[in-house]
Amino acid sequence: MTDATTLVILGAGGDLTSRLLLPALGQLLVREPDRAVRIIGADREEWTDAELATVVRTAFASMDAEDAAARVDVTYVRTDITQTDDLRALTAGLTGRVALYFAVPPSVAAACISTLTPDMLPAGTMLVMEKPFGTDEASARELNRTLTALVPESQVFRVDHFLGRSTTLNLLGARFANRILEPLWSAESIESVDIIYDESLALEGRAGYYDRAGALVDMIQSHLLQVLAVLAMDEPASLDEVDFRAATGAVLRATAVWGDDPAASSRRARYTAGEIDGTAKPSYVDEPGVDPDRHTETLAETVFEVRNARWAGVPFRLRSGKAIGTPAREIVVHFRPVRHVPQGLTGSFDGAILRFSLGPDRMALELNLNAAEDPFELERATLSAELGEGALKAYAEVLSGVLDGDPMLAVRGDAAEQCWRIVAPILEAWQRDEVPMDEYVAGSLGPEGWPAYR
Ligand SMILES: O=P(O)(O)OC[C@H]1O[C@@H](O)[C@H](O)[C@@H](O)[C@@H]1O
Repeated sequence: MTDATTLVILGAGGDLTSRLLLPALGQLLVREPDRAVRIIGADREEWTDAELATVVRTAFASMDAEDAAARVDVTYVRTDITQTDDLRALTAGLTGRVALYFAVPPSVAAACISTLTPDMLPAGTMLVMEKPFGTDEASARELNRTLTALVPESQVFRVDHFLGRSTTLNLLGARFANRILEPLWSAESIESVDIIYDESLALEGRAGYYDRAGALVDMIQSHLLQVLAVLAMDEPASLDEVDFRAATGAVLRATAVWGDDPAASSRRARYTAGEIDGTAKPSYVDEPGVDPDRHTETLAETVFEVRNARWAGVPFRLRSGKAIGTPAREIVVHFRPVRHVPQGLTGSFDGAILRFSLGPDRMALELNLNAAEDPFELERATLSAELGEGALKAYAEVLSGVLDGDPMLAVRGDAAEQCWRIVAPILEAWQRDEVPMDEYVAGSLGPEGWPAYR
């Protein structure tokens, strides 16, 4: 057994804890039988240790991890995490490796961190923050200031589970361990890149959060920009937190809206009533809890440029939408066509396309190859590999870093600020109504007239 990490879950009674955090922990403990974890749950309910233990067991069972639940010591402490005395009582006596996981809404997390003082936190305590991290660049900076007044940056974990996705991590090996890819990985050979994460899921009862966020902030500002950073980064000297995060951070610093023209480089749309997988969906504006005056988009598309010598001139299209039928979830790298083809060859000369499916992992390379019939006639052929699901789900991968005290897969403070800086011109243009709010039928591929991706 390794030394136990104490995971203090602030918001232990909440949805995030039972739906994401505990199942991820269960999966991790099954994969790593030697890992030792102690849970201290904190929330406002009057629960007993046994009641929290039941929540843990149920969540673990959803990952076939019932046996692992027996290895976890569970304690519950009734706590108002915005009150100094309660926080003192909760943190008194904590020793060893401690992670404080904020599984609470951002406003409660902010109230808690401004109530905490360094003397309440044992040396080495990690603070684990969920998205959304702030609401704009200035608020993210302020949050960073408060957090790093409590612990050093290397102990702050800003969770973005897309960094733990096996597809994102597979980009590293694919790029840096294959001489046929990395030397071509620049504007010299690559024409454009699409990072698409459409979902058939609609609102799923999350209006309280989603109606204020929208697709741009919910997915592009956070997850898809992180994927872009991994795809576009220079080779880091190592995959430790310093080198890896310096490399991804440098990409984000160089990223801006294409042509500095947010109105021309973004689209937004909202779904109307339709049907997904045989189930009727109401219009977004008729979903319970939605404020129709908010103009929240459920599909966003943006084009960015990474302004450095490697990438200048290559459009990176990022798109994410809800209630999309047969949704695409992939990274698509479009290579340039060759400059010249010898006379005598006919058929397809389009540039190669490399696709990374975002779970289950699959890589596919479309090339121009000889047609079986005629050796001088080229047609498209696809070489593909199924890469499976990855050993750990994305959340479990990220959590494993937290429990090890390794922030490599956590978003660094300045990167979180950059992500807000990058999308700000688009949010402002949308606020000024410079971009129309298009509509698409729930269950369709998106608004008519938008480019097709498949
Ligand atoms: O498909 P995954 O891994 O659940 O990630 C997508 C989800 O990521 C979350 O962060 C978003 O808030 C959700 O709206 C989205 O559905």
